[in-house]
Amino acid sequence: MSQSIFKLESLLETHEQPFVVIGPDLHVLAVNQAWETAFGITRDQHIGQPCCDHQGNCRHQQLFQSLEPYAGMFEAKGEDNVKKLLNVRGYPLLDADGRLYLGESQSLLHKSGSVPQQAGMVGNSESFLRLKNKLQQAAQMPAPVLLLGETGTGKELAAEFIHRHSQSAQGEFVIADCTLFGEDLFESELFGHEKGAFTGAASSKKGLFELADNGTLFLDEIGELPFSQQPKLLRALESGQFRRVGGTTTLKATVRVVCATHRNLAEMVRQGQFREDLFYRLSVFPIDIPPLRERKPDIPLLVDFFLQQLGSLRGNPLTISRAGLVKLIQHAWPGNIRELRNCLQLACGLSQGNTIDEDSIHFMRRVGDAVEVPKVPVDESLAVHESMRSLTVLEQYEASFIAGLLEKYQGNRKLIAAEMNVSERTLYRKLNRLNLN
Ligand SMILES: Nc1ncnc2c1ncn2[C@@H]1O[C@H](COP(=O)(O)OP(=O)(O)OP(=O)(O)O)[C@@H](O)[C@H]1O
Repeated sequence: MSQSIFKLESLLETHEQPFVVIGPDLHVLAVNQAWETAFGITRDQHIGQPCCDHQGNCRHQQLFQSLEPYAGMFEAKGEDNVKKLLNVRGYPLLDADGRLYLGESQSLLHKSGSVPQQAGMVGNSESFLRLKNKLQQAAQMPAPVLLLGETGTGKELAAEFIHRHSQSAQGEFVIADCTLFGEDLFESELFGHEKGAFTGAASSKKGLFELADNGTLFLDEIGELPFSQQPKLLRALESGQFRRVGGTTTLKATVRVVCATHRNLAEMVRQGQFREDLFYRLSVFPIDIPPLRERKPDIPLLVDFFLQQLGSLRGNPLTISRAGLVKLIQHAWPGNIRELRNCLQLACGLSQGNTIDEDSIHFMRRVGDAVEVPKVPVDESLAVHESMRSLTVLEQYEASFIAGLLEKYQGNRKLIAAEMNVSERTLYRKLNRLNLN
């Protein structure tokens, strides 16, 4: 295994989603701690194993041939040998010597109601307590909830909180990431499909709507849902009825809906980018999640919480110096709680002893803060650009990959979208999300 993979492994630990790195021989080279937790398998057991059950005739092999990133939903087995449904995104990774690897982010699509909540919501500021109160009220009502807030403020955690305090708590909490639904994928992923409905539909499959029956469907990044697909969602929400693609039977599901977005949906409605009827349907109970800079009294508690988690991973308790804590409180946290957690993770890696001092604390700059569009050649994708650090690791890879294409094609979106095998519209959304516009 090359040195670069070791460097990559420590980078992976800053990634909150399960992440796996696969080599060109289609065997697993590295996984992060989030992956071990999600699947209940240790890295020692998994490294060196085949990439998946279909090794050699699979998405991984295809990526090594085409070098094209992919996204979609796939199954994988956990330690209990039970199949789990995953949202995956795969990317080509090149190390400094030009060796090719595959990085795949894998988020579990649903969490069973019987599984205890992994992490509670921490905070005691006035605005946090007001938020918690609103979430509790929302949980008691069947009305759809719209969570509005900047990236990293805890919208997903808030959605899970609503689910666990609602009458649907014993049902599934199903996450539908709308950034993954292109025009083609939406219907079959949300409503399922019958065997033979389209090329590649080898067997029938339940959609996310059906999986969430008697539970909660969390529609994350609802602002990214393609306009053409919005009436289909509206219809299903209004009637609770839907049909699988290629199916003739009308099915019914009782689904509690929570949506989230960092976009200004009302403004999108005004600009004709989001349907007004769907907007009103989804935003019956809108809740603003305040950014971390507006709830600074929560910082010491959050720091304690994350240090406890990091300390138990390292096997010894961690503390922070007073000057270190002051430095954290004074920062503006554009990436919110996610940025705070990543910052502490890096500080913990840089600290010699068990106390984090101010010198080990480094703040990340976002792409949006940089004056220039980052021009990172693809072959330097492991050397993360300074201005990209508060994106997730996965987003950094994606941003550096697309930045390489922007340079190659001098910003011509048609050519870039063609090379990435995505629509120009999808490319546009990605450029916005990664602040590459
Ligand atoms: N109140 C909180 N207490 C503890 N951890 C939190 C809290 N809020 C958020 N986090 C943690 O911060 C990280 C980001 O949270 P989350 O993914 O819910 O944010 P988000 O608003 O959905 O982000 P995005 O819009 O980018 O998807 C997660 O690791 C989450 O566990």
